[in-house]
Amino acid sequence: MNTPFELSLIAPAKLNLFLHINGRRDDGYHELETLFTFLNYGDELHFTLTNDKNISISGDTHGIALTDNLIYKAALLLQTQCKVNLGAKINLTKRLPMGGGVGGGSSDAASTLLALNTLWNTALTLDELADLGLNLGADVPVFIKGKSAIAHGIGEQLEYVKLPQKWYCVVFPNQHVSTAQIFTHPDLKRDTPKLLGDWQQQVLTNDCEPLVKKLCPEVEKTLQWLLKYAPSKMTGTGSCCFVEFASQVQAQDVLANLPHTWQGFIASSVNTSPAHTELAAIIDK
Ligand SMILES: C[C@@](CO)(OP(=O)(O)O)[C@H](O)COP(=O)(O)OP(=O)(O)OC[C@H]1O[C@@H](n2ccc(N)nc2=O)[C@H](O)[C@@H]1O
Ligand SMILES: Nc1ncnc2c1ncn2[C@@H]1O[C@H](COP(=O)(O)OP(=O)(O)O)[C@@H](O)[C@H]1O
Repeated sequence: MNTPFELSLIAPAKLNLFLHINGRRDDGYHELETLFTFLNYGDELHFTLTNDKNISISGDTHGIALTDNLIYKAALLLQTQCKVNLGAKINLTKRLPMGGGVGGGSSDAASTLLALNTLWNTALTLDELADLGLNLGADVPVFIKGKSAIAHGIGEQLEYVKLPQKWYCVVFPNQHVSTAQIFTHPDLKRDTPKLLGDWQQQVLTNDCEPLVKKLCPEVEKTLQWLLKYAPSKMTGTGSCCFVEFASQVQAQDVLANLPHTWQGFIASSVNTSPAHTELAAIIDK
């Protein structure tokens, strides 16, 4: 492969198909068991190489200051770690709701590390990139590794699983939920025992859901509304809720009836992150 001068990469959404909290560590982080699937829907990032060390972001930055943006933090981390003398112009098309539990910020950070590792020719392995990404967020490693998985630890120890392809209708009830607020709340359930035996034979829930429903009535309403179509669940620490179907038309039908106060999208799940599929196609050229 000739090192490209520019490239585009999706930053896909994730869903937590279940999320158990097993305990709290001394540093405040929580021990989790959670099943991650990737969706073929997400933000779009375009990277152009520059010969100075400047890192800039244009597009849908939604008022996030440059130095707070996880895209910038990821780029700076790789640049510093690998002593890179190049820079990048990065354009963001934001499709994923922020604070929605679909991992947009973490996915943007992961796709930035994956793309710049190629453009800057830093040649870190996925393990090295995942270790680096963990400094930016507990969810970043799963996006770097790019395979559906049950995550253990704080979300960084990954047990890969193959999941059947499904269609999802994901609804954002127009309320942002802060992950930190949920994880510091005294009422959060933190004592679910670790999974024993075959997880596919068990009833699996999201331990954050009861608390978020209490704090955020719109999430409760969304889950209730979705129940008309299929069993509804919340992803991560919310606020997005989803229903699962075997076919696209069923998911499309829910979206078509969505109340105007909420936003939604449909997408199919994939066992390999679409960022990895896109990157492999670029590298193979
Ligand atoms: C809960 C999950 C489930 O996938 O997703 P989201 O709902 O945020 O998308 C993630 O673990 C979120 O990962 P991420 O958003 O990268 O978390 P971080 O930036 O590292 O941490 C945000 C906040 O959550 C807390 N946190 C995060 C992960 C974890 N296992 N235990 C925690 O207590 C941290 O202490 C911090 O206050
Ligand atoms: N590129 C980015 N995209 C989204 N959020 C970002 C980004 N950079 C920083 N953030 C911050 O991270 C917070 C959590 O974002 P996000 O990952 O979308 O939520 P969640 O973890 O609930 O899926 C946002 O509220 C925002 O302040």
